[in-house]
Amino acid sequence: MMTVKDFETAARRRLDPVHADFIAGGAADEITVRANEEAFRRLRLLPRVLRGSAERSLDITVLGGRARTPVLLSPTAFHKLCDGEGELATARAAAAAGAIMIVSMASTVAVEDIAEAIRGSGEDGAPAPLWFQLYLQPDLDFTRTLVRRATDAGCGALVVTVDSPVRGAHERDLRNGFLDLPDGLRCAHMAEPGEGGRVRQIAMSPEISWQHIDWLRGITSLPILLKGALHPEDALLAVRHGVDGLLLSNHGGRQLDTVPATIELLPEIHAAVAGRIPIVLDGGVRRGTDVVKALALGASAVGIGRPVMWALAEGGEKGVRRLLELLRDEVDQALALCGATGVRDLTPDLVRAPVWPDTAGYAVRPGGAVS
Ligand SMILES: Cc1cc2nc3c(=O)[nH]c(=O)nc-3n(C[C@H](O)[C@H](O)[C@H](O)COP(=O)(O)O)c2cc1C
Ligand SMILES: CCCCC(=O)C(=O)O
Repeated sequence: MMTVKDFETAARRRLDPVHADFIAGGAADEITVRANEEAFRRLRLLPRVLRGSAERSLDITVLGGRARTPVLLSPTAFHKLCDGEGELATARAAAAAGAIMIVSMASTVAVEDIAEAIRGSGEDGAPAPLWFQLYLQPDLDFTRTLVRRATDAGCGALVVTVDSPVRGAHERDLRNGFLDLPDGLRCAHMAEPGEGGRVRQIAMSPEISWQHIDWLRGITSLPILLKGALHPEDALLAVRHGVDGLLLSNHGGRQLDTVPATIELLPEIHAAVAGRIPIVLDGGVRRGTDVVKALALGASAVGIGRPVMWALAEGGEKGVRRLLELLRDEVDQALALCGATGVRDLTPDLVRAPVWPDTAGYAVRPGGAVS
């Protein structure tokens, strides 16, 4: 396994085709799924020379959480579709790499068990933080219980997904009849206590509003990241509502189809928040050069979604370890070739964007933001 692409190919061979489609698929025509990757490919890096160093630091600190890599694991549902150990395997691999893992609310292992699996496993005894992803439920008492569970398990931040007032049109799943988890698997956080207890459905609730963010702000002192706000006005509202960070994400193209690639939105969102809160970006990150482009354009870290599922399907914990290692190596090499001593040296002038609509030519101007 030399590249993320290798994992994608291997996973497709190993997985039930219905599950492979669930992972790879997106909403409707999957225009945004493709746009995420294509937008990275269109950007060009313009390196500096004669100013590098023998050792490069990939360490980051974001929202008080320290990590040994700027690549974090975005929340993805149902890891047991890919590996018998599910999220336990993923978490061990993330901890070994010093990578932040965001546990999905739709995880097939409970956050308490995930936290337990990595306790004391980091190099310095403290693994990189776990964060917890939340779909705010109209049942606020239930939501409060989940927040308490994540907090008690030691999660370092809450990631609130706000791009899902309803579910995206996953047409592959509809055609395949993939509407439920296979027998024996369940969303661990949605099960009532006790054997054979009722398992709630995760509600996608169009009535969720900024008031709910205020409510959440009032019941927790954990940092809150908003995941899925794309409009610069919403980024500003997030700051005003006391949100601590943004996860700039279009859900990997799984919610509203035809929204822009996240990397294309980053300069605008970065300008809107003006350094007041950190921005993590996900969507289409497949290469170390993608990571470097996002960091140069203002992201504090980047998330990967599908690649983790593919690596888990290919080789369980070992697969995810290998995935994180190869991305780390690619980032490190790209840093060296850009003349950077660490992620802090990455600045917007290292990125060149095509001049739209003339995609044949590339503008040579500083800080070539995507226009
Ligand atoms: C199979 C799958 C399941 C996902 N589950 C969740 C989820 O439970 N919660 C959430 O906020 N986002 C979820 N996402 C979106 C990811 O967090 C992330 O935004 C996206 O996968 C990033 O794009 P990438 O797959 O191109 O890296 C899921 C994505 C995939 C592919
Ligand atoms: C209720 C599960 C949501 C999973 C998800 O967010 C996705 O498949 O994109």
